[in-house]
Amino acid sequence: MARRKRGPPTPDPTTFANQTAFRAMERRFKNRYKELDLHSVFDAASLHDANSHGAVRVQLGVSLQPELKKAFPDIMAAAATSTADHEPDSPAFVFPDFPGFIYLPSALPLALQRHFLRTSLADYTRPANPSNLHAHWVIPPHGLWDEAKQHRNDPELPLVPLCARDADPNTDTPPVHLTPLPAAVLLDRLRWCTLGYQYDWTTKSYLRAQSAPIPHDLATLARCVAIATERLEATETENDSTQLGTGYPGHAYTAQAGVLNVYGPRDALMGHVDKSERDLTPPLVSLSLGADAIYLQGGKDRDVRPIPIRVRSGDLVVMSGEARTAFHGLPRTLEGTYPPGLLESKEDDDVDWHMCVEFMLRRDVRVNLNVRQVFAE
Ligand SMILES: O=C(O)CCC(=O)C(=O)O
Ligand SMILES: [Fe+2]
Repeated sequence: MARRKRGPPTPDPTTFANQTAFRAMERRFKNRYKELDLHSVFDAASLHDANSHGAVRVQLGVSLQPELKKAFPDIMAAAATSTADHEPDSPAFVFPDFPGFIYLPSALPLALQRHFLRTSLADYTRPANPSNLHAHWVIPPHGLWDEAKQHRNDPELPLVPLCARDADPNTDTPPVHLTPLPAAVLLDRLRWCTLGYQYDWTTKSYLRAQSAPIPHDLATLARCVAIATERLEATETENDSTQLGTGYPGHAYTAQAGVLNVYGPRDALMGHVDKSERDLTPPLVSLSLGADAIYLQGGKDRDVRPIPIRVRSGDLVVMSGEARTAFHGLPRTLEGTYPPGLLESKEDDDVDWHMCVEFMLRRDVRVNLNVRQVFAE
């Protein structure tokens, strides 16, 4: 888990003489006063010498697409008939200087991306899963999404004003009615939700006793990815000195905790390490949806110069081995970059999907789902 920081960068008048390589790159991509230079950014859709960062193209030990077809037969059947979709198994990449880090661009077809977008927003945001909004707002028991849906279906319904919580939860003072807001407006301020085992910020550990079950579809996806990345084969170079693949038995992978992150155009997640999970042998699996972003994969400390990667909707990142405790962050979301066809679907009577499209069009967001196994089984 990582502390989340949002908002636009503030110009800093100092020289930054002693800044670390990670911080320097973060600052470079956060800077909105200079034109964004994507030249050195690893971009699977446009690879050239200047941006390759020593990437090695690899083949998955077990093909991902058949695993996804077994796990999500109906959705994948729809994907196969969609003209806007990708062909099976795009290449995956590893980076010899960053062992254990695996990048799978274009891994999920649009139909599965749509499924996870819809499910994330409509289901994972339900009240049992804490969010950044729960700390400050009184959320109705049925959740903000359903509250907004009821109102969307019947605009004549009186708005239930949502109220800011009292600043001090230890007093008996009722919530202060400072800024009553309709649910749809508050939903636009959603920044993260935590799933499964909850994290205690004070002790920096997971609470075994406090867990909502991790959503089944998300756990299934993570297991498919764990199975596909357990072993990898280099397709271009002989690379037998480095262990390729996570080395973790994919069939044993049990998703136990996760985070749904929602980034608006000006949101960033600063460099951090996720190492609170009790067992760090299972890989961490992370899915990008919606807008593109610059993802920085760093090393064991901030002095290691990170690789900037343009992550797109449907891409997967896997962190295992040394990369499981490596610095990473997202200094920049790229506006206006939804893939063509993402928000198009024939599900005319699916209100949740329509709300999802409206949400995505209103905010221009990137959604990230990441999954961890916390304890050894
Ligand atoms: O948004 C992402 O791609 C990664 C998010 C992340 O690193 C985290 O939630 O710990
Ligand atoms: Fe993280």
